[in-house]
Amino acid sequence: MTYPTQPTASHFINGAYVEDTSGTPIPVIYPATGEVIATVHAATPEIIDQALSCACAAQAEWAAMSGTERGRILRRAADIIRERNHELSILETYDTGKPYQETSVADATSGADALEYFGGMAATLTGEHIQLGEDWVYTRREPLGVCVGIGAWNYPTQIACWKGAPALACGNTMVFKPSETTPLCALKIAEILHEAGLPAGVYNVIQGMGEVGGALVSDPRVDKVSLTGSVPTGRKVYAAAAAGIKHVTMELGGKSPILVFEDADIENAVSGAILGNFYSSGQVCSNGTRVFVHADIKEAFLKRLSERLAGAVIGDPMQPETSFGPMVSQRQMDIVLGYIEKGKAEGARLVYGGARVDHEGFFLQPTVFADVTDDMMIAREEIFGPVMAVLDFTEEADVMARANDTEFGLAAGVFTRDLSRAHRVAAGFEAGTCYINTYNDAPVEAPFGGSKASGVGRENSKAAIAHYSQLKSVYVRMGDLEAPF
Ligand SMILES: NC(=O)c1ccc[n+]([C@@H]2O[C@H](COP(=O)([O-])OP(=O)(O)OC[C@H]3O[C@@H](n4cnc5c(N)ncnc54)[C@H](O)[C@@H]3O)[C@@H](O)[C@H]2O)c1
Ligand SMILES: O=CCc1c[nH]cn1
Repeated sequence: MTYPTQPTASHFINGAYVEDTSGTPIPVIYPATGEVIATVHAATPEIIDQALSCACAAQAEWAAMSGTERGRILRRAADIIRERNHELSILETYDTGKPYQETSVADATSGADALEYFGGMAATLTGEHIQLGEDWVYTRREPLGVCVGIGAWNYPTQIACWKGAPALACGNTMVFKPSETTPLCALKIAEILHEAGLPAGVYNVIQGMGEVGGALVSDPRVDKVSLTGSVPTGRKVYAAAAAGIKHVTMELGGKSPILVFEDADIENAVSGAILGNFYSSGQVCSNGTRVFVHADIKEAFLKRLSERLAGAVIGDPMQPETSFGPMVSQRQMDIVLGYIEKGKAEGARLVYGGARVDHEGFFLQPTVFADVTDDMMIAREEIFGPVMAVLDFTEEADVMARANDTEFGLAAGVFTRDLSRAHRVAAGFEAGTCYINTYNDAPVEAPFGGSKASGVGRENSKAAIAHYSQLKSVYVRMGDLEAPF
């Protein structure tokens, strides 16, 4: 079968596709079949230099445009993305294996939301006036300069837009490096931005593995680095950025808790646990993979969860009825299978799934372990796959301490009908993104990001502006200036 997925070229630089086949070939594999559907080439040092030079050259003129003009271009790109949602969603499905049922509502649309939101905000970015007697200070909100975005493979379109939209709204330029596992979608975003009127060089995409990311992060022309990736990569990128005193946003991994109290609506709690463990086949950073269920309702919860999981439609991601797709790669599938074996060996009770699906491609069953204890590896490490660990509890104070006993702090959720308890628990969570009687919503209007090892900074919302701009204070004296001598 021939797939309509081979991009015009590997990179998009200075408003045009650019190829350099001397870079290492990167095969793009469709996770549902294991077939190679495209090949791109990693950026060579010359390509990296070209992308950064163009981003540098374009920045001053882009920043000099009014916010209204910049915003209009971003909003036009959002409109084009929405018009092309179908084809962009198909491409996202080819890139990641996620079912079209998901990609058609959660990926290009989420990217369009970001471009629309920050496009609308661009004209509102102002400083302030601070009166000091008859003297005064005013502040200017200025761009940082050249930003580097580095993406993970689970949300290639969304990540390209969540980083690009606020960066560009603030007057920065960007060089974006998608994950080598899902290199296709970001190229389309660059193409659409330019079709919408973006000046050449403002948003560039180059391909490559960690070395290309590393070269971008340590380049002195770069002012800001925004990474979405794992904690180990985050440590390296943060350290390299620190050496150059660069601004950072770190959107990293998690092992988030969901607490289900005895008074919870079980149907809603099961929905939350499904959304927080099996959406995108479990490959969502904020997933609530430690589900603490009150001992009084644990068996009822597990029974209903198993019944609901039996309704998952696993198979061809392009079919509209498919609700559960493959893992992104053979490698990720093998990592997750390793954790499933570890869970069995550690003595957790396998309640559902636990094996590969008999299908071509990288399919795993949605998997649930019960009777998991805090010390088990499946309760401590980020698996990044469809493996839910159910743990028991009886006391609120005890479960809060256990929920927070992790290096991660990305997200956390609570299901209860007692609203005082819900807000007390949310306040006590050591996590950046918390949910009450829901899970994994990520609207552009709300700040998204982690605390502790899960990250630095916030994406989306007004909060992102602070991470893509800097304030300059200008002191103004109205009268004569006295000096001691
Ligand atoms: N917090 C969030 O918003 C968020 C969102 C999605 C995914 N994630 C996390 O991402 C991880 C899964 O994605 P992944 O496997 O692609 O992550 P990863 O850390 O392996 O790679 C992320 C990106 O970093 C690049 N990279 C690797 N080494 C680098 C280096 N030394 N310097 C610069 N760049 C380098 C990779 O090429 C890739 O583009 C999970 O931990 C998940 O939780 C977090
Ligand atoms: O993968 C992390 C980002 C995210 C969370 N929900 C939707 N996208």
